[in-house]
Amino acid sequence: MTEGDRLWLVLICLCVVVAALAETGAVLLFGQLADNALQKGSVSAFWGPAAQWLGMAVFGALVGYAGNSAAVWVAERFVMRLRARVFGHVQALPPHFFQRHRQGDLVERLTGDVEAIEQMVVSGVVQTVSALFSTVFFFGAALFLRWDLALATFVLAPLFWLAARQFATRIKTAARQERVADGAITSVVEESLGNIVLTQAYNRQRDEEQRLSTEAGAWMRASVRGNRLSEMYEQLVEVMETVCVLAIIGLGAWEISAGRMTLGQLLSFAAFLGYLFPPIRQLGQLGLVVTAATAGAERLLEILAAKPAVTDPPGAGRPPHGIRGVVEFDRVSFRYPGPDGSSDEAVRAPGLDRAPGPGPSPDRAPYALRDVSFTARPGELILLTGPSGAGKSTVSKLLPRFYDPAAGDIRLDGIRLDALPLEFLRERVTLLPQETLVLHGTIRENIACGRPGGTATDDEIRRAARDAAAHDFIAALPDGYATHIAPGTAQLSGGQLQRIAIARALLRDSPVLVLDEPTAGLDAVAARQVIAPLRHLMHGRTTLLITHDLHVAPDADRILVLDGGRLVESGRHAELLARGGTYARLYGDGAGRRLAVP
Ligand SMILES: Nc1ncnc2c1ncn2[C@@H]1O[C@H](COP(=O)(O)OP(=O)(O)OP(=O)(O)O)[C@@H](O)[C@H]1O
Repeated sequence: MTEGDRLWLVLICLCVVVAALAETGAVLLFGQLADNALQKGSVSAFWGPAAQWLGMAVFGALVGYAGNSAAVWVAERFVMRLRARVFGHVQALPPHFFQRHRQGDLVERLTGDVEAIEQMVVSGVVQTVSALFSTVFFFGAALFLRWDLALATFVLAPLFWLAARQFATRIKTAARQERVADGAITSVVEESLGNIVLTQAYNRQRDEEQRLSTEAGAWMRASVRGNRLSEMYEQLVEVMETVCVLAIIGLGAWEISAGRMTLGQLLSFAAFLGYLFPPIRQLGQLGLVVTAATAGAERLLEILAAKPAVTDPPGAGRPPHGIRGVVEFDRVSFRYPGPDGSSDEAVRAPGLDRAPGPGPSPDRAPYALRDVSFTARPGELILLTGPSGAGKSTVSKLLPRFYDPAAGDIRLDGIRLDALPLEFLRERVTLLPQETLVLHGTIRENIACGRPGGTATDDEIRRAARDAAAHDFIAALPDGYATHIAPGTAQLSGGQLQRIAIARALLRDSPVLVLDEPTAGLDAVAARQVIAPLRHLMHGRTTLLITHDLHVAPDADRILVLDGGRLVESGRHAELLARGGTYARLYGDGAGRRLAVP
């Protein structure tokens, strides 16, 4: 909370206090009016207190309006910042976090759960302060009028608190279940829409409906339970209020008959009670709103508790100029964080676990890389291949520092990656990931985002698209570079999207390039269309090409073969073929020969 926020809160409290005081004054005037004008039947005695009452009411209304408006503004701003903070945190979380959390549930946490908190903050802050002061003032005024009657009434007050307490835990459980079910429903809908082709092709419509209906059933049960509990609480409070009012009227009637109280006093007193109940009820209900919001807050806190796998080095000095792009893997071992999200400390804090010891450990994920060492120099094309699950993509995740190795070092121009500012490193290492990443926007924007800060000119964008062999098909589109594309867009083929991604990478102009299966899922012709511009992209850079498609292998300066996380072979194409090992087997298995058809 900033200094400015605190000032605003003080101002809001001041407004709320003044508004509550004005209301208290108005009720006291009501008693005077009843005794002087109503009981005596005097119209002339009416105008004075009536004008004062009206003045007080208008003043209270204006101050109350100002206070409430300011409070809503402060509260909404708080919620906006909260959402931005959680969203910002999510952006820095490692890839496995997103694989282990259903996307729909994360969406729900950032929307529905934030909304629950919003309700609490917006109504909570103003209402609590207002209810608190109103209770104090009204009770003070009631004490002033008749302290004995006021105390008699307040003996019953703890009953309200007791009732709220009784209900809070159960309502919280129901609220949490509802929030979880909300997340599950969003997930099912999102997954189902994303897989619509699979659903229709395999006639899975009914299974999908069943999945939704199961989650919707859980949501309905939780929602009905929550609402039933709230309603029960409301009704109970109403009955308790009636008991209080009846008790006061009974006591009042007795006091008036004994001549110890005027009718005006009794009316004022009853009015105070009428005014007193809503804030007391609000205070009780606030507990319930807070309870519901806590369920949302806990879910947000779960996200905030997830730690980024890597952080910027503390006090990193000025990054060096002119990175050439020498990449060194020095006895690198790595394993992904365990299934419960519990991370190898070494994964978070690089350099702690210097002893490799990559032996199997029953409660941790197996090592995805073990003792891998190699060096790649500028101008070199290094091809990384191996059977599925060998650890190839893992290498591509370590270079831009999505994770740090558990043991060993990765260096860029001799500097450990964890000693370089993250943003600086990622500007120097361009990753073309396995899945083609498309942003919601025009083709121009999709290419332009390759350049940090989006500073690319139209000419540069076109040149990059030309070099990526994408210009011709883009120009042929009715809207050309202004064509809107989005994730899952059907307008462009896989190969065309891949070439847009290559244009984006070209624009980045970084010394190190990591290409993860750039031709996956493409036929030989489309693959060639992608590879040709890639050669252009590779020129003069350090290029790590991860692929099963071995038809570029003869051009590679070196081929690294991974198997079971270990580097089992390294050398040129002809050398490795002659050796007759894993590489020769992979090449002979057909991938290389099939795709090498000229
Ligand atoms: N997020 C993850 N969490 C846990 N284990 C993972 C994760 N990603 C990959 N792995 C495991 O790490 C090992 C290496 O995976 P990697 O994706 O690097 O293999 P790959 O050689 O690229 O395979 P492919 O050729 O099939 O893409 C595999 O055993 C895989 O199951």
